[in-house]
Amino acid sequence: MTRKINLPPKKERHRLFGSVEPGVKLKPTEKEQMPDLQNTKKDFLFTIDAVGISNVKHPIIIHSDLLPKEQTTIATFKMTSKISYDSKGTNMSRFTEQLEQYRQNGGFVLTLSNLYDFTKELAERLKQKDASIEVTFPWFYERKGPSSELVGLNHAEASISVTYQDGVGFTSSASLTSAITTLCPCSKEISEYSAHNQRGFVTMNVEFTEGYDEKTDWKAALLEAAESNASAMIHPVLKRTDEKVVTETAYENPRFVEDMVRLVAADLYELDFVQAFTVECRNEESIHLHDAIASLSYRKED
Ligand SMILES: Nc1nc2c(ncn2[C@@H]2O[C@H](COP(=O)(O)OP(=O)(O)OP(=O)(O)O)[C@@H](O)[C@H]2O)c(=O)[nH]1
Repeated sequence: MTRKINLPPKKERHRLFGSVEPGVKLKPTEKEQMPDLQNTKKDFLFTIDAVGISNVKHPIIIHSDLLPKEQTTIATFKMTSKISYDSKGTNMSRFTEQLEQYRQNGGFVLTLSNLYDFTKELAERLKQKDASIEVTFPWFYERKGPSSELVGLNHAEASISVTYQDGVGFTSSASLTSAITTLCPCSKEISEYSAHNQRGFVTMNVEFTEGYDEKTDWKAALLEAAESNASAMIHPVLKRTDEKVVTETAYENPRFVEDMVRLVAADLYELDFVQAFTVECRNEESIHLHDAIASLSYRKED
């Protein structure tokens, strides 16, 4: 039998569990009368390269060359600036204060030009000479089965970073991690039948050329670089007719991790808006407990 409970009012319940009445409060409650430790000026020995906030979850609006052309997704923000040796601390509330202003002003639309505005404005708001922002988010795109053409949503992990420096200007870079299928060339070569294959992850970091105007969607271009060089692409919906195509395509296009980073590098080399890049491939090996990895970097001549 369940026990009948004589429930006291909520305030009494809180007291029962340890809440006490407020104590005597002597410190100021007016902002103007509160000490402002952060803005203390003294010799604090070292200049700090980056101080700010990270792991801020916030909705953003993104545009894409692939369907859906516009989407709202949840991003993770990191926002920082330098502070000089003679400043005690930054004004942390101003980072999220600015983010909220962008949200209220039609939403945070993730374009390079918006990020340029945001970082410059942030530096001014913080009364610092620089500011940096890094926005990481899952980007969704439609993917059709190769035979049935049935559509589903895939996603890749995307990230974009901008730094503003007073008197210098902006630097910007982006990265994308795309999942792919790789089929082992060695396994195919030596085995009477079949070949082991696995899910691989290609991560591309690119530095944009000066003047890149986002007419080319960097996300779609990087995704194409990873997927078009893989043994096969990853699909959300596959019927039997599709599965046959994907399996045979993988067998016809065997790839080591080394092959992947070199082939993707060749595509990034051909992209006009990319000044420098790194490519990494990590295969979650299906015949091992460990992963196979490879990476390379390249900077184009100006
Ligand atoms: N600088 C600094 N602030 C911190 C840190 N951790 C938390 N904070 C918080 O940052 C908040 C204060 O933000 P500020 O922007 O300096 O607040 P404020 O001085 O009232 O705001 P302004 O009027 O814009 O100058 C407080 O809630 C602090 O507790 C830290 O490690 N460093």
